[in-house]
Amino acid sequence: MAGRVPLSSGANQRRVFIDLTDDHEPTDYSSKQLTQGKLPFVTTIAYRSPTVPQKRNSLDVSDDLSDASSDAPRKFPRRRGQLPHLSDDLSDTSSDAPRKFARRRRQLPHAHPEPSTPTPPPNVKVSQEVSVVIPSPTSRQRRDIALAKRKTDINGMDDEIFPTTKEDEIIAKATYPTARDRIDRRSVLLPFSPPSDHYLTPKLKSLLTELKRTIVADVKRDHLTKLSRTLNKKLRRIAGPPVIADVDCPKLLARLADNFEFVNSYQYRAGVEPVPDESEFNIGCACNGKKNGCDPSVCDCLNKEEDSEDRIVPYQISESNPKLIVATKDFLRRKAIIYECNSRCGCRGTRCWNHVVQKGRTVKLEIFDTGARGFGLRSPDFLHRGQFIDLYLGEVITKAEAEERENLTDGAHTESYLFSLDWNIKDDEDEDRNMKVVDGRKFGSATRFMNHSCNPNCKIVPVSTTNHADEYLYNLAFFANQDIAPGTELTFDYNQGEENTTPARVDPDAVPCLCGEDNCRGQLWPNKRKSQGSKP
Ligand SMILES: C[S@@+](CC[C@H](N)C(=O)[O-])C[C@H]1O[C@@H](n2cnc3c(N)ncnc32)[C@H](O)[C@@H]1O
Repeated sequence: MAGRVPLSSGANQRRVFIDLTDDHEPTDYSSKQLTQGKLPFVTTIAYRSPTVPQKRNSLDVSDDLSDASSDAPRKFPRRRGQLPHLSDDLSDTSSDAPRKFARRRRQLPHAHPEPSTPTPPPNVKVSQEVSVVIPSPTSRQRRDIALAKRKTDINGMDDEIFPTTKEDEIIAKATYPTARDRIDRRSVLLPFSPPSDHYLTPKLKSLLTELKRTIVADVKRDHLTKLSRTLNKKLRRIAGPPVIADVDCPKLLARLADNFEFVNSYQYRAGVEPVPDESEFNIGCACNGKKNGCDPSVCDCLNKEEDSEDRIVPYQISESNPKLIVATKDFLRRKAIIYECNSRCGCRGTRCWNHVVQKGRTVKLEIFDTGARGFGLRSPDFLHRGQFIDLYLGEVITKAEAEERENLTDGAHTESYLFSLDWNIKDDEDEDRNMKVVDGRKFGSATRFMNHSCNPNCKIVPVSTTNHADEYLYNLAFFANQDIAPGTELTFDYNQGEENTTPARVDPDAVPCLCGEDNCRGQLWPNKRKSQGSKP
């Protein structure tokens, strides 16, 4: 900063012009004197317009000022918007001087208004007029000035607009605070509490209670409706006559609707590869296919008696319903497998009486809640003795896999849905290598809900239907062991085919049997074994 002084104009009155724009050489007023206010008197301060050329030599200024007191033409005509030295205006002693000054200020919107008209100290005799020109602030200085002004304003008038100094810091830095730790909004509990009883009239209280009851009932009903809808959708996927679930309890409904799928055929899992139906190993009988199908006395599909060439005939026309082919009374007492005729047989076609199981289920079924024994199965239809009911289906897995799955539920008395295909198993080695197991836990048919009884009304029979090629892979078919009235629970013996199933003493670790029959053995399986065999 430099000051430029003086230009005297007469004995009683001196005019001083101070230029702080760095454009001139310093003179006898030092910047210190200026900043310390040691000048005799300062009348005006104005910012220089940015349009003023950065460099002007001292001669120009003095000329300009000296011109002000005379009418001599200006050497340098002013540019548009250029700041005139205010001394020009002040030196103008004519009567319209204030008007001219006002005009100048309007032309200079950036001029700082306050310092331009300081009041002279009262005791100082005006002997000098001083003009000060200082450089226009840079944009950075302008921002600093604005900030400084704001800070003072925080306690004053602009408090509403700039309420905190933090805000100013943000503006100055042009940054925002870094994000705080993320909050999982789902875990934030809403600060909601029901209105206190204290404020409620008895009438309002009872209204609220009623409303709550209605809402709870509605929610429950909605939930039930959804569960039933899901379950019914699953049930509708079952082929054949309807299978329904007569279950109201939401908990039980959820158990039925979740984690279980109804299937219409075996689901083969790793390590189990069925022989294709088209395989050359899949053979049939050489019957001629007379009007009613195979001749039972010669059909090669039928098993022979152990001690003769006589065929074991599994089916006959029902005595109580001539339209129905049923398993014979004699066959149901036997331990035997059924080989039904298939597409490779000479009889060629379903007119043959030896097509029963492969035609599928013909009876309606109903899953219901038995209470202590969990779900059970019944039919709303009358079932004739020997009538085929349904297949036991599920995932077909290896013995090793079955053992792993069984171990997972070991210790807990959870339900077991494992069924061994052990009809043709010769010894332990054969069992380890070839035996398959059907697991109906996650995928299955309605028969996976059939409970055990020590006095059962159904029997499970191994049946080879359309494919005789794989002796280790066959169907598990349930037949009515007697005439069964509609709505009677369908049961079978989980230890069917086992010797000495009546224990001398009930194993305390075994799953207790709750069949309630007079001949109840007290336990479902001998200890540790949780799967059914399929030997009739
Ligand atoms: C194949 S499931 C039968 C359906 C089963 N009740 C359910 O709710 O899914 C076999 C399981 O039913 C139960 N169960 C079957 N018969 C039973 C009986 N007579 N006494 C006690 N529990 C029985 C046992 O828990 C057994 O592991």
